[in-house]
Amino acid sequence: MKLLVKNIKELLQVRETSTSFLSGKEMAELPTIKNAFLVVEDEMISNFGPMTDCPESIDFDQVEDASGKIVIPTWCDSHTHLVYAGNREREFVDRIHGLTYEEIAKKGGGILNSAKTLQNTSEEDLYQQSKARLKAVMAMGTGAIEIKSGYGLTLEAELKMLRVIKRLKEAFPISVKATFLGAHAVPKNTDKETYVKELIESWIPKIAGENLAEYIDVFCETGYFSVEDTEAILKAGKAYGLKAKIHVNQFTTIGGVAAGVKNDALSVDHLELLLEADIQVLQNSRTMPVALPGCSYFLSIPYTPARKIIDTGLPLALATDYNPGSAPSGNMNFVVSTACVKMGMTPEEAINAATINGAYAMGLENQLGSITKGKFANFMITEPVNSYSFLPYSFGEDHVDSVYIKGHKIE
Ligand SMILES: N=CN[C@@H](CCC(=O)O)C(=O)O
Ligand SMILES: [Zn+2]
Repeated sequence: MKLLVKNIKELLQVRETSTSFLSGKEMAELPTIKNAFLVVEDEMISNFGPMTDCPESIDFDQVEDASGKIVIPTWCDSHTHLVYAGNREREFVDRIHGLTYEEIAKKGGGILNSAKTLQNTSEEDLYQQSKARLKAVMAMGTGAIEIKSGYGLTLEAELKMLRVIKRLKEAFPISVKATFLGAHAVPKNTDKETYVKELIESWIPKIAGENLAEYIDVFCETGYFSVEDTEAILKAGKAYGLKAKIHVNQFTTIGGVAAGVKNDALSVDHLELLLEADIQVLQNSRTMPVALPGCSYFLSIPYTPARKIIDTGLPLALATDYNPGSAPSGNMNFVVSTACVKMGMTPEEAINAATINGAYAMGLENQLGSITKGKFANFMITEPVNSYSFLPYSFGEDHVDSVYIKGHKIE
């Protein structure tokens, strides 16, 4: 199948050669071509350039006219908990009445509440609920997604979640990466040391053995898992080929960033709090800091200090954290906009963070995240807009007209 998209008002994130990720000042540059064309052959980007070099339409099976519209690589959402059962709007109302996220969790709400619901939900029902969410985020421009387990908290329920992620991966054309997050919370009436031992000795070998995850995650946080627990779990995961992507510095700074970097984490995520020492360990590492502004927005907690991160020369990725407790939205357009409005990122930085850097944060930088020959043809065409800055400017709206995954328009 040969597809030509022509008369594109502006083609964004055009990179001749593939870059792994962008750091510091590089993030301010978003290469584009005005009045451009894009060619897709057999699921891949095979050519692009200015309209003056556009090939003849007659040579193509399908031709799209993108006059007045912008073309962007699809969003790469590198941190989600999209597979979950039910919702937690009661806790949302409790927070409005004054309870904190931590207080709700202490009362048995929070992650344990979602785990209870998920344990009592059939695999088929969980799949249907998750499938609807995945379809919805794809329609908003997400073309690659990482999904975590961690609402099971029994081996059986964790396996159920991971099998649902596997089914989504098989049923949908977008790239889906699975992360095992058994260490999301300590289950009720369980001693933490016993639980961590079980994760290490039994669950990790089983999950890796069945090829149900590529990454391993730990909620490294006061009241959840310590740095010592985190390191032990990451080392066990590594022995089974699971690379680390971890939750750190959401509410307290206990040394999770250093633990992640020390254990070659692909990403350290949240970072609503960030110490000078954390910035220092991230320098000269290959670990991607990931900000989750939807969570800061929803829980009214600090935003990840993006300016500090970028201005010290580090890279930054943006993701949704889509989950029922702290970020019940998988809308990457909102995330990009909020990063501009609340974190002082420029549209160029935010788009880079949500495309190429997001792709890196899930090991997809060679396949996705930029308009580069040989990458998958995952892109979205906007509605007619004046400029790409209009996208984050018009917060709460998305101006995605159509989404193409591997060159095919999704319905
Ligand atoms: N912080 C840990 N996990 C999720 C929220 C979990 C929940 O509240 O259900 C997060 O990334 O924010
Ligand atoms: Zn999360």
